[in-house]
Amino acid sequence: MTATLTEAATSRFMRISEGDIDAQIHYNDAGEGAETVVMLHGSGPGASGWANFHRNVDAFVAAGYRVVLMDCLGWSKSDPVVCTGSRSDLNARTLKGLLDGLKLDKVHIVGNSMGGHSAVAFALANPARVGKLVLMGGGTGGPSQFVPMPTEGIKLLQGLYREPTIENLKKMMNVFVFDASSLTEELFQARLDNMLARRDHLDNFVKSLAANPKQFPDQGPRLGEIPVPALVIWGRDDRFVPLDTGLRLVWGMQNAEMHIFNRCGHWAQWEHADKFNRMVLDFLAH
Ligand SMILES: O=C(O)/C=C/C(=O)/C=C/C=C(\O)C(=O)O
Repeated sequence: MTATLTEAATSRFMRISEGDIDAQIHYNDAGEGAETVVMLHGSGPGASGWANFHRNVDAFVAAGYRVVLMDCLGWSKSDPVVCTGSRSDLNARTLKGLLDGLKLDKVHIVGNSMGGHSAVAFALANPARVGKLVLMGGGTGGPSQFVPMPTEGIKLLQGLYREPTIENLKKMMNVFVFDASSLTEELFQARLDNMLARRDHLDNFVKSLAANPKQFPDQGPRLGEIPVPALVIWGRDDRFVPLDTGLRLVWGMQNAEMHIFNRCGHWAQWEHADKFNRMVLDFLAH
């Protein structure tokens, strides 16, 4: 599908006040459907809703959904934050503030990596406000049964936060996706520009990790409280958040199913965008 929407045309800001949060949030808002899909990005340096989901927004809008991409506190054009507690809960509270401001009572949530952790935290805190959940490469922190933690990808991600250079960015992105030849110089440059535009976000992430290395706690013991239909999507070759985390989600939630992409790393919605879009739209519609 040819992309028609642009980041600039869908860019919005909102001041939110939610519990201990009083901050300006950036988000992208596209489409006018009766049902809304919120997409939550991952925690890499330079990530944003648009960077994570630019291959998906058009398909969802064309299918009749309103799509809201929230940039979490500490990323992109949203306000800075040092997070000393659960970042999953912080993002969930931020999302509640944004949805209240937009007067959206109930939404579907698509979460990538940290976005998946945050979607689960939101569903636990606000059960009546979630329609369906789609979780890719995330949903809970906690140990893997098979892979040493932190994983090689997460170590590279943290190294990039500490030393934000093009060399470290390429090292991280090379294990981020299955087929590194799909990454263009243009994509590397856009990501580097995003990162370096907000050095405060990079410094704050490092400070947050020093204050609390477990930014994404294990939500495993509470997964059984989530009754809504959930589609868990993983890359077989994910070197950031291992596949068995996805299996834990399927075992834990009441109504979850899983799809595993062959030849896919940590970015299923980008690496297999067309099939991802068709599969998620079908899941949301039935
Ligand atoms: O540590 C975790 O469990 C989560 C890691 C991430 O959220 C990594 C995400 C990276 C991206 O999605 C990105 O676009 O950089």
